[in-house]
Amino acid sequence: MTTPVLDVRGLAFAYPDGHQALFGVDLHVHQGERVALLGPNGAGKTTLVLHLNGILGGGAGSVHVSGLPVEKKNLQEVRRRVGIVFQDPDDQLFMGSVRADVGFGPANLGLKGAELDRRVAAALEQVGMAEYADRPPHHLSFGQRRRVAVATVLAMEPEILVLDEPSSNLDPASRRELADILRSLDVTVLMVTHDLPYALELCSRAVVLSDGQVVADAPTLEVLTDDELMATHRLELPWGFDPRRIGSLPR
Ligand SMILES: Nc1ncnc2c1ncn2[C@@H]1O[C@H](COP(=O)(O)OP(=O)(O)OP(=O)(O)O)[C@@H](O)[C@H]1O
Repeated sequence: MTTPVLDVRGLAFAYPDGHQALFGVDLHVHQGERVALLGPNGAGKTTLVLHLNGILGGGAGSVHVSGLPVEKKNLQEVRRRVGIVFQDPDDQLFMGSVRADVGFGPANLGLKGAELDRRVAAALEQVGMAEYADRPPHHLSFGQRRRVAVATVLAMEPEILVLDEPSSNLDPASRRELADILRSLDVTVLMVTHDLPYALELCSRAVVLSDGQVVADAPTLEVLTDDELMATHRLELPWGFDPRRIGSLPR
């Protein structure tokens, strides 16, 4: 098999106050996969994600991105390869225009002129926001800002797109439109979510983290229909939602 785009081995981490958040996590994601990272509040999902581009580090185990170890000397390249879209788009948008925000990362990599313009235009096109390029981000709706936040990451042409709660605070139409966008992208995706129908709709595989450990790694439909696993790890489907009904639809 090919080298995983994301290869996490034996990752353990305690915060400075001594709280052990991860206990030997293994996670392998291959090119083109869309994987959901599920788990109850406090499971360690954010802690794991923050290790993927070196925001957190220093614990035991390793993280490699397309073979490159996540460590201090590689951080610039790691952060190009791993694009994280945080839950709050306002953490990612701080320039005066959408164009400037989307171009910020590539410009920092030294791109300019036609190549920079091409990156920005392509990323905005991918998220359906091309016509908003000259608007100030703070004049956009929350759903539009989330799409621009995705574009800021896509403009870096990452190898893996990591999304933290991508469907949170979106109305049903925006939620569906973002799903269509994510499906249309030719990029490997790791999606942290409590929105289990969204995970089923978009990700063929789900990894469940609980108390800092991987407790399941299986097809999403299999995870969502394992009643004992779901109950043990506080995973609940919306009332009346039957995963078997949509579980076999093409993704
Ligand atoms: N800065 C910190 N210092 C100490 N402990 C922390 C810190 N940040 C998180 N933790 C603890 O680490 C554990 C894992 O937290 P984390 O935020 O990774 O969980 P999560 O799965 O992302 O949760 P949620 O679904 O609520 O976002 C929790 O017990 C949390 O209280």
